Amino acid sequence: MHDYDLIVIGAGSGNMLFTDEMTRMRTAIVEPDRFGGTCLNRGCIPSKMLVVAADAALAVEESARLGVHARLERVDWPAIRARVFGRIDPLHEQSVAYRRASGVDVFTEPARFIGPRQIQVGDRAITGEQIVVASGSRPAIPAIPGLDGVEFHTSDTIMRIAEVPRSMAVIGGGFIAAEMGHVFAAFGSAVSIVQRGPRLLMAEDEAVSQRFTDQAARRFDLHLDTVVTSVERSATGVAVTVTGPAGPAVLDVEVLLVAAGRQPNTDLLDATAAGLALDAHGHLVTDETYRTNVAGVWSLGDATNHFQLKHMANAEMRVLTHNLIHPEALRRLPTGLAPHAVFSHPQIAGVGLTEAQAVEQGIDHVVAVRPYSDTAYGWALEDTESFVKLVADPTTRLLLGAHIIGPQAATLLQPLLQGMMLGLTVDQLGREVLYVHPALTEVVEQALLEL
Ligand SMILES: Cc1cc2nc3c(=O)[nH]c(=O)nc-3n(C[C@H](O)[C@H](O)[C@H](O)COP(=O)(O)OP(=O)(O)OC[C@H]3O[C@@H](n4cnc5c(N)ncnc54)[C@H](O)[C@@H]3O)c2cc1C
Ligand SMILES: NC(=O)c1ccc[n+]([C@@H]2O[C@H](COP(=O)([O-])OP(=O)(O)OC[C@H]3O[C@@H](n4cnc5c(N)ncnc54)[C@H](O)[C@@H]3O)[C@@H](O)[C@H]2O)c1
Repeated sequence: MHDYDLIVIGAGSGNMLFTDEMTRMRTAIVEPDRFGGTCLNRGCIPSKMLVVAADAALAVEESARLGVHARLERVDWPAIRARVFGRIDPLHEQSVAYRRASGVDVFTEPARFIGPRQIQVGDRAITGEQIVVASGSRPAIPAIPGLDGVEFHTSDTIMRIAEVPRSMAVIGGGFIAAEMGHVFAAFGSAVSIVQRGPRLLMAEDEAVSQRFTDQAARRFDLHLDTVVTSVERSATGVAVTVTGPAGPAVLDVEVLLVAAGRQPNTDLLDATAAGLALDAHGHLVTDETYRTNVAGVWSLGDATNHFQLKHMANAEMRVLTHNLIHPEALRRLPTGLAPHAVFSHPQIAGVGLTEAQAVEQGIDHVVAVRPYSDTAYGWALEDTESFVKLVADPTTRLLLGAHIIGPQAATLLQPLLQGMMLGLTVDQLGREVLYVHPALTEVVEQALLEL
């Protein structure tokens, strides 16, 4: 007899697994940190709350092109920070109290496996009929000489910083560099970004990545094809020595932000003690129903997938909730499509194949690119740089990929994503659907009609 019917390790997306159907089950959740996990406490939510404030600050500067002349008077960082975390921080205690009240045992020390369905939590060894590993991921820290001797930030800490620094260097050119670079530049920091590749956001369609990089070069001190060779303390804060096409250089900044990807927390779990299979990056290997190779052990979210996106973790959580209670009728996620959005300035959103991937994979395809400036709302915005790019199969007329850079990109992606997930052709999406005039969605309609 196991101690519990269900043990969940990690109270990020894992905390949402419990349903009314489980009230008769003996359940426990293990979370040594704050309930809500990365997304709520140090990820999606605080970062987007900051991005909205940054967008507002930038809009003041950018409104001159519309004939509105305004000046940014002051950015009240303590007030912005208090607004964000004043809303988020109380939720931890409330969530713990709610779980306990609903009959779930809450353990507040880290879990580690000591057997296939057995974990050690503090001085207790407990067993579960079923165990879900939802232990997420943490910032990966690259091996850079001197890094352990200086004070540096990751996304875990940068959003709670005491004041907006005069200068900041970011190592990495991905999601976090794009979003946090935007936030701190909008609030007045001089931001340098050091990216080892030739463009920022290299995983995007090349045209999107290039356009973003061109725009970023006007806001940031951009170091492309550049590596950080060492860091050391300086009178300013941190001296970051880099080597790039122009030779070596030193960026002397107040604050260093390391944003070089994330690694799953499975190494802290002693997953091998349970016999759990890990892939080369340390993600737990599961099948499409989120079963691991060990009977009764499941996994979801950043611990197991490479998407590292909250809506994917949420979707997996919904499937897994069903599978835990209905082992006789296991569900899978309905599609392999994983949309994403980067909430920078400009915004980016994408799903499916890039043009380069279609070429590499030898997939017959057609491409349409439509600038925002071809639409009435694009005129209103005085936009000259944003666009929608679609990749489609010329035979089936189905969309293979959609890539957008510009205002409201994440929202504009949604009708395309819906079409892809529901198996609609570009003709159905473009010709059989009405688009409100003169909304920005007309750029989506026009791109579809071009295919
Ligand atoms: C700055 C930032 C911004 C982001 N913005 C977005 C966004 O806009 N949109 C989006 O889709 N995604 C975004 N993400 C990604 C998103 O936050 C993650 O994909 C998501 O939080 C993953 O959820 P999870 O439940 O798998 O893991 P987590 O939310 O990380 O939860 C895992 C939990 O497990 C706990 N844990 C770890 N080890 C143990 C252990 N040994 N025992 C018990 N518990 C343990 C952790 O303390 C944590 O609370 C962002 C991430 C970051 C860092
Ligand atoms: N809007 C969103 O959905 C959102 C926002 C922020 C973060 N996230 C999630 O969090 C993850 C982490 O974000 P991120 O920006 O840290 O990672 P990322 O994977 O987006 O980008 C990592 C960057 O670090 C660089 N890099 C990797 N190793 C390096 C090294 N050793 N030295 C120098 N540079 C190195 C890479 O070239 C890349 O530019 C993202 O992959 C994403 O899944 C999502």
